[in-house]
Amino acid sequence: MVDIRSLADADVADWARALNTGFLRSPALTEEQVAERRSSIDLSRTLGAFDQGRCVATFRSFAQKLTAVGGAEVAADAVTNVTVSPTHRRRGLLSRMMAKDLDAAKERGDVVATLIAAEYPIYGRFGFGPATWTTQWEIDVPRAGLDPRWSGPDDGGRIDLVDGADVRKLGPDLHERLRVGQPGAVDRNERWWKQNTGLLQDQFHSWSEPHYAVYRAPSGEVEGLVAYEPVPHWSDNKLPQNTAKVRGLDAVTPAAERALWQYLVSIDWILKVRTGHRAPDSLIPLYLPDPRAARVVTQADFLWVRILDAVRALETRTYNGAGSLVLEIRDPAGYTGGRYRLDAGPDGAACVPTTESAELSMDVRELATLWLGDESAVRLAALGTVTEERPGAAAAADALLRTSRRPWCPDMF
Ligand SMILES: CC(=O)SCCNC(=O)CCNC(=O)[C@H](O)C(C)(C)COP(=O)(O)OP(=O)(O)OC[C@H]1O[C@@H](n2cnc3c(N)ncnc32)[C@H](O)[C@@H]1OP(=O)(O)O
Repeated sequence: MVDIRSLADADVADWARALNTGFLRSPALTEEQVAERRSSIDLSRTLGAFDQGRCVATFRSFAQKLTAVGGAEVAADAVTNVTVSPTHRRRGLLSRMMAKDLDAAKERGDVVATLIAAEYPIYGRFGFGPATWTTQWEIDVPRAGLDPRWSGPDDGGRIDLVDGADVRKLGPDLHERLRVGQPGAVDRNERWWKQNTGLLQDQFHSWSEPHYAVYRAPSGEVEGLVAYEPVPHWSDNKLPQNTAKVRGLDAVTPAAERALWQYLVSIDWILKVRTGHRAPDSLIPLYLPDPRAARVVTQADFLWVRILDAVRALETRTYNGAGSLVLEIRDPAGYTGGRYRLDAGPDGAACVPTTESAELSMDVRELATLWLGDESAVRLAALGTVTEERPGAAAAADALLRTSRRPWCPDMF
């Protein structure tokens, strides 16, 4: 029997080797790399599967804050580093590790679990549903039609270049402002800022210092930050054909967002801008006089959510107007199934178990997909994954749950 347990210090090297094996990276690790890994994980929330003393599967979770619709946050169990060695696949190891971790999360009182799925088909069976999507565009700069004489924002604000040390000072406060206003966003810790400014490097990602620029509002306050990497290329006849790859752009006002994208498509020698993963309803194409110059190159599910406590999840978010809904939630794993009456109004929402007839019934997966406001119950009813027990209930659910802007998670984890 393969033993699944949390790690002791002495297991970390073996666990890290198994993690690399599962992610098809070199299994060789130096002592420094193992020590670095040790410093970044909570052993009590790091699981390994051991067969004859050798680690053959990995799983880790950590505490995360996830922004719900309306700006309140819920406690999330963030799942990452999931691998099963190719010698041990499809024997139920992931299922066992997931059950152990979700049991502990439920016990702790976490409202949801979250993850970024490597492949779409893996996590639905564990009650996770895709809750945010992501889009990447490639902008053909010469076709965009922007005035080539542009030289900075015309709203009294300015763009300034800054360095990594400035980013570590300015970035965390800016990101906190972004996070509380962006349903689907998650918190970043100090380690995130060190890793994303080159102060902490690992063996897998080669680091080169990007260019950083900030947008300052007319008041002088920093309202946006972009990190971008120019990829050099010149044609045979000496025409510049460089690409700017955006590593991240955090903006807390529409003015900052517009000014930073305009800046990126105005840099001399840059013919293409790769936007990185943005909200699927980003205004990027519409900033351009010719929106067709922005071509979608990636469109995919991003943050997956597993609701562990339907009552707290539904009471934490806000709703459009007032209304009520009786939901039947199926949860074969037993964490949060049941029938609930949701009463939502301008002063908050109450969600209580009920014996009234259900109006809409669904698996807990679909609840996750609807909860952050991105998906439509009418669409899921047409798909057959949500059942209308009362005609019109799906449209009523949409009127309450959907949001005018789509949720978005800017970060991989
Ligand atoms: C949050 C993250 O870390 S995402 C990274 C996930 N890791 C990877 O993709 C690395 C490469 N893949 C792997 O390591 C493994 O294949 C894993 C972790 C995805 C799956 O581990 P396993 O131990 O094989 O899964 P397990 O045996 O518990 O499978 C449970 C069920 O899911 C199915 N399943 C598992 N993986 C997949 C997959 N990639 N695609 C489709 N179905 C899958 C199994 O067939 C099984 O179905 P069944 O219950 O109908 O029999």
